[in-house]
Amino acid sequence: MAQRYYTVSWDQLHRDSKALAWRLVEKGPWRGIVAITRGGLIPAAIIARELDCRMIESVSVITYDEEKLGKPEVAKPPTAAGDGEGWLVLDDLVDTGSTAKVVRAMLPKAHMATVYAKPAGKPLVDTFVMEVSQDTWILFPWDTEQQFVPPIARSAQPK
Ligand SMILES: O=P(O)(O)OC[C@H]1O[C@H](OP(=O)(O)OP(=O)(O)O)[C@H](O)[C@@H]1O
Ligand code: HPA
Ligand SMILES: [Mg+2]
Repeated sequence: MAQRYYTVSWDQLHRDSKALAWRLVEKGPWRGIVAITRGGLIPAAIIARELDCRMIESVSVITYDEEKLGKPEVAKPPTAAGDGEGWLVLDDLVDTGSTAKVVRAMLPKAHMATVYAKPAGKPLVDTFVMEVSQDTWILFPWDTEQQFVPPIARSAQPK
């Protein structure tokens, strides 16, 4: 289990994805976007809108079962992006870098970008917006829901 959690709301994800789009627009033009599903699909939709890009390809890599890291499995390779030249690869985050490594091997000339990055995976991406510590688990809005929490006074440890 992670040491701490960092909750990202839909609003924040939209804002951070737009911040990534501002960085990427300067580095284009792009032939198209390759979204790493599933987590990369939502930032990819937001960024595709901002970059006015309608050529969207996907690659599916399964690396985690909830918070448990496994061996990356390519469930669907990209078919339209060649060696990646001129293509932008997008994911929600890079953590250990295992997913990014597998995708880089398939699309060696692509530009890889994520919204969030942890220190171990940071060297594997070309552009990102926000760094969080390695022991932080990012809680994305599609993985969470709002719920009641008891008042602090009831859950605090007695002195
Ligand atoms: O840098 P890494 O340690 O490889 O971790 C990052 C990857 O893990 C998550 O995907 P996940 O395997 O959970 O699949 P999903 O996107 O379909 O939920 C996340 O969306 C990234 O793709
Ligand atoms: O911090 C994370 N949050 C959500 N999914 C993830 N997959 C790898 N690391 C993370
Ligand atoms: Mg993913």
